[in-house]
Amino acid sequence: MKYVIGVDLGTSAVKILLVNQIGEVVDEVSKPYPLYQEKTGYSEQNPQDWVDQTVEGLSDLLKKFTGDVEEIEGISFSGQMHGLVLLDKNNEVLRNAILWNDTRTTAECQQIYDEIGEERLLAITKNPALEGFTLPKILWVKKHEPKIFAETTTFVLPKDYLRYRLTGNIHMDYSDAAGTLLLDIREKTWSKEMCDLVGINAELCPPLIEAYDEAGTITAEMAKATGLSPSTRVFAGGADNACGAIGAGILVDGQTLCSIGTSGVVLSYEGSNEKDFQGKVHYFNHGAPDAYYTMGVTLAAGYSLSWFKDVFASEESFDDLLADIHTVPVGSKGLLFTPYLVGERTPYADAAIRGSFIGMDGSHRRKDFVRAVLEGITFSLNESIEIFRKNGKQIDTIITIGGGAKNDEWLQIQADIFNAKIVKLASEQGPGMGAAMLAAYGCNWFDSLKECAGTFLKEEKEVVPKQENVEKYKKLFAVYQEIYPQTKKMNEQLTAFRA
Ligand SMILES: Nc1ncnc2c1ncn2[C@@H]1O[C@H](COP(=O)(O)OP(=O)(O)O)[C@@H](O)[C@H]1O
Ligand SMILES: O=C(CO)[C@@H](O)[C@H](O)COP(=O)(O)O
Repeated sequence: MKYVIGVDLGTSAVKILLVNQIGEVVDEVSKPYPLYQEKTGYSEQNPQDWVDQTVEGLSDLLKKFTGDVEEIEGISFSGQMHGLVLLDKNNEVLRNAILWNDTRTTAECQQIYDEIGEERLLAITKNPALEGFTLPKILWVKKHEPKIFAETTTFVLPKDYLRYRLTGNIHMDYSDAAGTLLLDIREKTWSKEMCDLVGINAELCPPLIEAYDEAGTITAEMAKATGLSPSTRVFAGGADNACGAIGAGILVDGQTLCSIGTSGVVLSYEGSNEKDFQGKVHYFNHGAPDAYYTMGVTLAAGYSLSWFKDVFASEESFDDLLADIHTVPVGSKGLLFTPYLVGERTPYADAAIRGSFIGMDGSHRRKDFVRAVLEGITFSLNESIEIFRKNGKQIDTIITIGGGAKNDEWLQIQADIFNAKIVKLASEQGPGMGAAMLAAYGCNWFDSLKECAGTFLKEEKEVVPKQENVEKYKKLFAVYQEIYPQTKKMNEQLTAFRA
């Protein structure tokens, strides 16, 4: 039997899948790492933690592997997007990575609009300037940490750094480069115009390759540390959302994905780069050949639930915390939650907004709060679905992946709020599976990713909306949508009191 490995470098943990030639997940390992939130709006990780935990995870996996290590033919990656990793002339990391959910760069986003103009920015990058994207972070370091910036010779994204440490070669793939705000999305080249206008040396940008291109083999040192063979072929891999789409089979027009990881996204396949959503949703290059995708992003989706668990139930598992939410009625007995714990992206690009519980009552118990959190996250994702529907997309089936797909009641909540059939796949690890598929396709096991999806991906269950719940949620969603405009000003006033 032949195998490939998919490594998903997520925000909460690295998840590693060993997948055989018929797409069965033979083994999986997950290794967590910390998130550093030194101040409000800050979110960083240490790139060395990613490397250490991946090496440990691979080593655990390989120790249990009973086959011949040469049978593991390829490995590829899926990575949390946008995170800035700065490297010096020796490719040493210069500071902690500034992550996708770090919102310190509001002034730099304004600088980009001032220097480039919104129209030109959208024409080149097809995206607005958002705090989470990479370019504003580069400009922040240039302004606030000039010594570090002066030492920088290249920048990469999280999974690119991990791949560099495994192979010794530096690259960035198009699907991840699309989230930097420096890529000309149509031409698939670094935009010299963008670099020049904001005063960034274009030579900082690394060489570009396709997500399924070969990027080298495992170095002797890493082969020894992990147990992998030095002849294992390493493929570039892609942005976690592009990989999530591949791993969920979102490979033709009309297909929609919901992914609830630390962030939450609603993503739609696009066969062309010519549509115009006026920057209301992100528009990025796919990991599949000649394809694109659009998506709306909830910054704190799974993060809202893990925040609640950390604060109020740190000793319990997610399964225990969610055990009795089916006993709470739709609407959590009049309790609404908005998941703006770290600001928001879609539909409100607002770094200052924060979350709320509205409608607390003396009769509410902890389980009511838990259900309200799940409903609030799902309402937020429904805002993205509304944007797509208003732009003419027909969404009647949604493939759902990520940690949020593990709970059956949450699947029903998704079906009822989205008013669509929810499909759960055999593995909810879409990004890791997408990375494994990129390696399988790169190794020429299949002629196309679509053919690979036909063999690798299996539906586990379908959940259909319950009409009675759909009607209740429609009314509650209208109330939910009033919370943002009504709490915006209050949150701006509270900014001064945040640590
Ligand atoms: N058993 C579970 N039931 C419901 N949600 C869960 C469960 N386990 C994890 N989650 C949610 O999934 C999130 C992690 O999802 P994951 O896809 O692994 O994220 P990431 O790729 O960002 O690291 C957690 O923040 C949590 O909210
Ligand atoms: O910023 C985005 C997409 O634009 C996030 O979706 C990140 O890519 C992080 O993903 P997860 O860790 O939640 O999977």
